[in-house]
Amino acid sequence: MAIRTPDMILIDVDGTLVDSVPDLAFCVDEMMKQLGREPWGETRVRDWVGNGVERLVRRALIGQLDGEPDEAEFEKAYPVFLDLYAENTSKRSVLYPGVKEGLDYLRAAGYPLGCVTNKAAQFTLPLLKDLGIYDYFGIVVSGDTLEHKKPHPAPLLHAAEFFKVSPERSLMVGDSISDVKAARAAGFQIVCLPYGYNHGEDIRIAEPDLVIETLAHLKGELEQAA
Ligand SMILES: O=C(O)COP(=O)(O)O
Ligand SMILES: [Mg+2]
Repeated sequence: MAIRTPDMILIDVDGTLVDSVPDLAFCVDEMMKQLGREPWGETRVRDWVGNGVERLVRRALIGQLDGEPDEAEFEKAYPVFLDLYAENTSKRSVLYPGVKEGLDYLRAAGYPLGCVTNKAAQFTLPLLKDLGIYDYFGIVVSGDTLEHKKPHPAPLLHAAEFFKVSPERSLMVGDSISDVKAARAAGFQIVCLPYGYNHGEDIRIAEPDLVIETLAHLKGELEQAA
């Protein structure tokens, strides 16, 4: 399936631009150890990423995606995680193959670019800066910038308003069901990368408009777009 030429493109962070799970898993496991509990390891933690760090900590405490931990345990654990992640935001995180090339193409082709993530701003900005991609984006909407985060459409609509581009002329690029739902609710087109974090499920199940192998593959699709 093809896409229509957009006037603006928003890109997700975790699982799309950045493989951030090595740092997130390190911090979850250190937190678990400090609480006197067993670490989970990267494979388990990978399926819990995508709804912000608070949700990640809650999931780690109960060892599953859905449900709530004991509130007192969460109150103890959360600040431990925040301190750890502040120290380990980008130590082990890397850009996925094709990201730099894709961003260079999109910038050179003149697309206004924004970043929309569920990661809290205190981590998003240092991560983007440390990995050398902060300057590509005209706006960064983090998980705590607005009242709502993805899958709510508000962060996408906020960025569209910032760029003065209508949602129908806008494209979201992401890796998870939250990106697809937010894009659909906002009236954006949605392209997904298959290598990211979608709670262990193939993103094709969510039926995005298009799945591309790497961000660099967006070039060919945009050049063919109507
Ligand atoms: O869950 C997070 O912290 C961020 O996830 P996202 O960048 O894929 O929105
Ligand atoms: Mg993501």
